[in-house]
Amino acid sequence: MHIQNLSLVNFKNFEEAGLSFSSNLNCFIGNNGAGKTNLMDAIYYLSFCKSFSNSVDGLNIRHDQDFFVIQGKYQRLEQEENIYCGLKRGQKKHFKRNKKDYKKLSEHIGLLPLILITPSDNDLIMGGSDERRRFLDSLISQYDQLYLDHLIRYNRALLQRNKLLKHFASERFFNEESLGVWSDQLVHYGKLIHEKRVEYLEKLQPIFQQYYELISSGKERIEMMHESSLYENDFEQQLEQTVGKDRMLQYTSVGIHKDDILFKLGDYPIKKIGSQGQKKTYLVALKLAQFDFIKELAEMTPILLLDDIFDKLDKHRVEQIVKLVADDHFGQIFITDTNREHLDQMIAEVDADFKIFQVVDGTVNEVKK
Ligand SMILES: Nc1ncnc2c1ncn2[C@@H]1O[C@H](COP(=O)(O)OP(=O)(O)OP(=O)(O)O)[C@@H](O)[C@H]1O
Repeated sequence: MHIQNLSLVNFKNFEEAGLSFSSNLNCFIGNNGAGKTNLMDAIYYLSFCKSFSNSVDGLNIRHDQDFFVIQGKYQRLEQEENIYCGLKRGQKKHFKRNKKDYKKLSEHIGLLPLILITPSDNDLIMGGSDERRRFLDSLISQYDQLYLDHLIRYNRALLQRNKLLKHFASERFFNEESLGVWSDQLVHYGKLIHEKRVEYLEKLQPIFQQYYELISSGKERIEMMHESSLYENDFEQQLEQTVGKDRMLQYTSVGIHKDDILFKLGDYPIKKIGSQGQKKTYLVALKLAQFDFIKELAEMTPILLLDDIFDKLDKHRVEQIVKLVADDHFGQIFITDTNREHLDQMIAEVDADFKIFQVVDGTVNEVKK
């Protein structure tokens, strides 16, 4: 699966752009702030119906303009797919597949699998546990609709239980039975979600370790540990034991909504002791593991976007990544960099078709080979 053409009107700092891509390697080079990441974002938009850098859709419209349009022509399972995304200021965005409007944007997610590696992924390591739960939940729910359904039901029950705890506190009253209705739902869906998280993390771990070993040449030992109170005790009993505490706190203090993934380097959390390059390696390995995962589940090779990937990595690790992604295992790749050095090295490794695009202040042109 790959994108053949991309056209933009008024998207971020691009007034107009029309690009035709290689089905293998595509490189965007240019100075800071030129618009390289914005081009990646446009491709991301066509897969996920949203920007990865800006959750407010309107901010992606070029300043002082009223609308943006992103269009992409794809080759997918031997078929051509034309994807259109248009947004007028103050209105709902329109998403079309082959000129037909989607009823719900969620119907589109998964059609064009894509993995992005970007500097802001660092939040996955340095941010709160919600970042890591979101990573795992989106990984599982992309191809497991039932998991997503259980997650929605769990969160709904959690919201209701917390509301009830607040209500009890404000009314100075307590009814065990009505709280039990929501606790039962938490237990039912929580156990199902826990089983899936365990299963998927077990599958992800060896792939992740293999990638890390390859990039770091086996110099470091790494591990992901799922932290959940559900390993310690029966969930139902835990909820019973914490009723007093929950009443005082006015929220539910145990459950899968408190899960975390401990990212370890040797025996210690990488968050605390890892260097910037080690953290970057960790993230790249994690995302490449996600790539393999989605490739298998979707039975299609996802597009890989590598934004600013070489920053903070030493020469050796850059070389290892270059060798890795040059492999046939990966399909269409987009890469950004401020200089050509890494890209020339990559091109020398890749025995395949490539295109280089020069990005200058919101304009982009293919560099003739
Ligand atoms: N809605 C918008 N309208 C106009 N310009 C915008 C809009 N949103 C972002 N920009 C501009 O886009 C530019 C940033 O582009 P981008 O993040 O793609 O740069 P880059 O080439 O990836 O740079 P770096 O090498 O620093 O990562 C900034 O100059 C920013 O002001």
